Amino acid sequence: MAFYSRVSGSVGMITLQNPPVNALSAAVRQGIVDTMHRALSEPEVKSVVICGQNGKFCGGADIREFGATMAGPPLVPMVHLIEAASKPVVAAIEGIALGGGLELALSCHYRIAHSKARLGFPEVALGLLPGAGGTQRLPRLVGVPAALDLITTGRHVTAAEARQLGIVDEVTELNAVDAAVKFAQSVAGKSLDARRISTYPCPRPPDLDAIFERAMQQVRRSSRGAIAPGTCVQAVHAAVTLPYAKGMERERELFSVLFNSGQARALQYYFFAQRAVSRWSTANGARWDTSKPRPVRKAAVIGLGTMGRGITVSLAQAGFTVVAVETQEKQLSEAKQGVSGMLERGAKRRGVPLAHDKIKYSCSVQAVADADLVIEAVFEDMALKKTVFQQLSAICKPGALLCTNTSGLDIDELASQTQSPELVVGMHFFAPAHVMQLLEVVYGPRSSPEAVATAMQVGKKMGKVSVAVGNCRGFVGNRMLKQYLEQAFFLLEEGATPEQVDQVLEEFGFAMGVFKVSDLSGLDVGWKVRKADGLVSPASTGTSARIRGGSRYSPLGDLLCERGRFGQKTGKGWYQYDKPGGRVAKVDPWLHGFLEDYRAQHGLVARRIDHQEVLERCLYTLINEGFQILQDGIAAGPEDIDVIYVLGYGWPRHRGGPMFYASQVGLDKVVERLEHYQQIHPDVPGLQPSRLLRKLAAINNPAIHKWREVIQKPRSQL
Ligand SMILES: C[C@H](O)[C@H](C)C(=O)SCCNC(=O)CCNC(=O)[C@H](O)C(C)(C)COP(=O)([O-])OP(=O)([O-])OC[C@H]1O[C@@H](n2cnc3c(N)ncnc32)[C@H](O)[C@@H]1OP(=O)([O-])[O-]
Repeated sequence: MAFYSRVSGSVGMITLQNPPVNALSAAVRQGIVDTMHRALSEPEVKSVVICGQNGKFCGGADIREFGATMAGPPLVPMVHLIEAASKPVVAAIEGIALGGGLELALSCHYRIAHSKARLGFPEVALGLLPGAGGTQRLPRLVGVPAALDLITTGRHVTAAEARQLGIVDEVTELNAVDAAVKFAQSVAGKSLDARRISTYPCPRPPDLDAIFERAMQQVRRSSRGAIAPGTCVQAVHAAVTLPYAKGMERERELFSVLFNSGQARALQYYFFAQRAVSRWSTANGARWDTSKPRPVRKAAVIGLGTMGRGITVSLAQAGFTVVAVETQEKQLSEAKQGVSGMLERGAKRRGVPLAHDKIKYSCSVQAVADADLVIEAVFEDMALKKTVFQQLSAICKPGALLCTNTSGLDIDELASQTQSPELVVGMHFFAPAHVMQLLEVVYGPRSSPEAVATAMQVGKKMGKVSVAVGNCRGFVGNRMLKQYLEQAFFLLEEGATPEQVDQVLEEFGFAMGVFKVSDLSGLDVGWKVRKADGLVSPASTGTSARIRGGSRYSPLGDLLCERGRFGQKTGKGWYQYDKPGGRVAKVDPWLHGFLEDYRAQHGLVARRIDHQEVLERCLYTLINEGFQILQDGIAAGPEDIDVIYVLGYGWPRHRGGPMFYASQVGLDKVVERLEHYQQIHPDVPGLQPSRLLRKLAAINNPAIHKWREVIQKPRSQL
């Protein structure tokens, strides 16, 4: 709702009240309309101030209402009521003015912002566009290029930049509401003709067509199939080419196209999914709201390779005191240089103070004795990690958390090397660790709720989106990836090429296809894991070469590694690069020849494989493993898996995530297609639909937010 009061005798104060971000729910909109009419009707009131409760102006339309039938007064007439007002209306912007919140402010005649406020049009991140006049008013106020930038990127601007752009009239370090009241008194009775933005002519810079052409090219390059950015460009174009009223009609048309699109539903699902994962729970009943984290001031990192350095930087930037340990002198000095460089670049990019003084380097593990939390990031070898955990258990102070950055080894096996297995959890960062937002917090059967809560909180403080997952081979992300990779290899055996498979996945929305990603991360990484799992064998011909444990296996990746083709780092992998470390993938005729020889050797006949088969086999097996993970209780809900895949594996956000995508495709369709391929490939267990998937498909594809009810049923009933 919106609360009305009178201040300083002549100023009507309208306060939005809808915690936590004063979103424009039906009740708030009704409140604004009612209180505006009251302020305009009271003769003593000479001017009006609109502000938000709790130091936040407004977070925009209430996204929770998007799924429901529209109630209450619509937004557009509400902003028109304010702009047309006969008394000056001043927006007092504290905290945030985003989306519909900024549109509300732009309908006011003046805007006063606190210096710490952030303003912006993030609708594009929800698959939408500013639908209450933002695409028509902003270009009139700040010009076309700036409006295109803010609306197509959705980025938040500081109050200082908003002042510079002309969005706000004043920025104050003091209380913005008090400043707005004083300002409102100072403009009472003044003409408002020049303050109604919708009446402004829209600037037409000479190179207008070039500006829009560039903007459209830019969004096509960066949107990877998302439709909202391009539609935003069209809406701003209407502001330049049409009179305001016609432009508003065009904005409304384009808005409803987006609002009813699957992409908007996927992005809004993802908005809430990324917030839901912070309300974590574990398979043995520990929960976010009943588990108290331990205080962590001093952290330590053991092993300063690529991951260790990134983790050290991220901890220091988050304000932790860090002890960084590398037992080899030479590697230690190289690591120091690497970390300093990353800190300097980070400080410059984010305009924050350098955190050099936060880090102490040492060659001795002893140096971590008084750390509250230690993250082991040594070479991905179980024997080596066990030794480190034995050392840490002997050295560290009682109660210190011992964490490992392993990307898939058994957490509980490492915990058994210590005296306090309840204090052992996995903190699986993603490369580069100081950039990637995702953190898998992996709990073992003996990890205590406090240990999980502490790791989750440290992750949040590092600016990570932390997802709590159970201990199993590959955890969630890599376990599902195994199925995806396996199908990609099988498709090559059956006639596809790496570039064909990658093109299908990139058209789906992945930044890079599976084979380009494999070349980037290095084929030898997977090879080492397959060796550790006993999958790599010398036999190169005959059936045994392509069977492991009774199931189909493709040695293609192993054979490339045996030839030293590790990808970008060796200049050759699934593609060729101009030199070792090259980044631009080029189709490699050698690999086509190698695949033909391989098929001939194994009596395989290449066949034409279409787009649909590539997509279904790669994505549906990954999704199926996701259901198996939910069934096993390794992830608590579909949101956990979707956030992991969007933030850690490049799943296109406008597709919501693998589990949301499955709910859009239809679970019965996913089951039917998996069974179709399983009939053709009975020796591929990953094509066997999981019980949970079958169960949900059988009960008419319940909406994704209903899956947890089914998942939480006792396993025997699944
Ligand atoms: C016509 C018009 O043009 C169109 C159509 C629109 O206007 S479309 C809407 C455009 N507006 C947006 O895109 C802004 C979206 N929100 C944010 O970017 C951030 O929330 C934030 C404002 C920068 C605060 O970040 P935070 O980190 O401090 O807290 P939080 O954890 O994120 O959020 C705290 C709690 O508030 C909830 N919440 C935040 N914004 C919300 C919103 N607009 N509607 C409903 N709930 C919202 C959120 O789910 C969480 O709930 P819970 O999990 O606690 O139950």
